Amino acid sequence: MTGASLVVTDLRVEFSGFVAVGGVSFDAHPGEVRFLIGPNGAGKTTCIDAVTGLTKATGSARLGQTELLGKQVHKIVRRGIGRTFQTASVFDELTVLQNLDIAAGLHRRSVSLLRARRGIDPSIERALEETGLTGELTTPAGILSYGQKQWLEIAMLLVQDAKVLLLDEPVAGMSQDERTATGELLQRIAAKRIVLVVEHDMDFMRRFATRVTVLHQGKVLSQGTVAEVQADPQVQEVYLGTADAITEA
Ligand SMILES: Nc1ncnc2c1ncn2[C@@H]1O[C@H](COP(=O)(O)OP(=O)(O)OP(=O)(O)O)[C@@H](O)[C@H]1O
Repeated sequence: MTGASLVVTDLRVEFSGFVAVGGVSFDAHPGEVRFLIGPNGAGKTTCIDAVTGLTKATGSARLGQTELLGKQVHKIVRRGIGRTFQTASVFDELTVLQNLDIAAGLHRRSVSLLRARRGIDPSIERALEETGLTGELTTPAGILSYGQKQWLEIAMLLVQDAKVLLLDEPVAGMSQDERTATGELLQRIAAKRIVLVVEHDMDFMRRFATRVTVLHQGKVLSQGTVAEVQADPQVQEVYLGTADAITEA
């Protein structure tokens, strides 16, 4: 395992006196597919919003030696922290390649962007291969399948050389095959990067998580391997009676 880890310590977020995240700590290392799960309103997205600078927070979120809290959103992006949202945010009317070119442009000057347009940038080629989108280069993003749109978003983060990928419900709305392909993609990506997945889909979590943090009402309820959190009576209690019961086969 190489590279810096993401270490979140005592993270707190309040909205007009309402404590959405009340002292959450967890870490994520390159080489693992880390999951953040919990019932609706548990504070999962707010944690990601805080780490990416979209929401004010106290505590600490460090990537290696660098404190992220308090930095502006674009500076956090430049540090290599990338995220996706619950709804894919690609340019529907542009092709897959055009979307990736725009993503790559974030880190390049206009001259090198012009040069890159004469051929496909190697970073884009690698991202296309990694996400299985090589055959869709000229396809308008708007007509991609739901799964392919999510993969395009991930490819855009890879092109930007994100070292940390924070993915908010990446498999919501996907077919079973797309879920499996996405899980395998995340495992490949995680070999060299930090991948943190916020997810409701328990089956997906069980298949692909290396470690899990369970949030409930803004606090950490349980942390550990899939087997450890599944065996935790507190976790079972929170999920008991829901369609997503954590111990379901
Ligand atoms: N901007 C905001 N202003 C006020 N309250 C907010 C805001 N954003 C989130 N909240 C509240 O904070 C709590 C945590 O929300 P959050 O979206 O982080 O939960 P979540 O675990 O991601 O839930 P879900 O799985 O439903 O997306 C919820 O009670 C939510 O209503």
